[in-house]
Amino acid sequence: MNNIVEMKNLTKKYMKKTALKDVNLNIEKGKIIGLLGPNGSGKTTMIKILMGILTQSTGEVSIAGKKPGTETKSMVSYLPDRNFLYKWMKIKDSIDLFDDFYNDFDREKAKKLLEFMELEEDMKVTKLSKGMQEKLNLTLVLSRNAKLYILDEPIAGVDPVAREKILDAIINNYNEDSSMLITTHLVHDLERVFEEVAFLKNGEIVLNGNVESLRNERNMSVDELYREVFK
Ligand SMILES: Nc1ncnc2c1ncn2[C@@H]1O[C@H](COP(=O)(O)OP(=O)(O)OP(=O)(O)O)[C@@H](O)[C@H]1O
Repeated sequence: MNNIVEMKNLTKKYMKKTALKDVNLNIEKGKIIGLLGPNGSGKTTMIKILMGILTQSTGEVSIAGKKPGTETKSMVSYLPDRNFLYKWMKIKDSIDLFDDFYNDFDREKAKKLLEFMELEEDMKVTKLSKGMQEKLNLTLVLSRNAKLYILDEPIAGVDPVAREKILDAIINNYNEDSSMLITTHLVHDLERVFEEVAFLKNGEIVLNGNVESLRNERNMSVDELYREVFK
């Protein structure tokens, strides 16, 4: 199967509010897609449906051919937009936690990523700066051999140097047998990572396509395109 994620006429309503409306979106194996949209456009709702935390109102969604649920949870590696580690932990404890919890966790990969990120196993999680925390979170998430990686605002609040390091880690450690969905408001910074983008506006996909073709067709960067669509 070529698509890891398939969404067909996906709609989600919270009471009267329609958060996702008739979304048709596929993510092919080996692709990194940027899910872009302003506050309240429906990004978190889509992620929660993919994670099996929320159920859609109508339409269909599958991950590697399966409906989101117990089976797909083990295939999805998720980076939340806030820190999720316990205060008492050292970096090595967080590695142990992930290793215990996920069968697909690759300790060797985690070790290499820590080195790349210039993080040491004995550092306490609470003593890490925001950028270092983000690097650790990303190390944990990328060290799993998942089918789908979901990164929610991976570089928010991180300085430009750390940002570049994080982006390099994403590109270099990306597994071609999987797909990756990244949400961000920092379109300009993440542009080089995306192969595809989907623009979400008021719950609807208003633009979706290959970044290279979009750039050539419209003669502008994704960032410029984003500003034009959402101005
Ligand atoms: N539990 C809920 N009950 C009612 N409305 C909700 C609920 N969760 C989200 N919404 C609404 O659904 C819409 C989409 O919200 P969502 O959180 O998916 O947007 P988002 O794109 O992730 O925003 P942000 O960038 O601010 O995180 C918004 O209008 C929001 O107010």
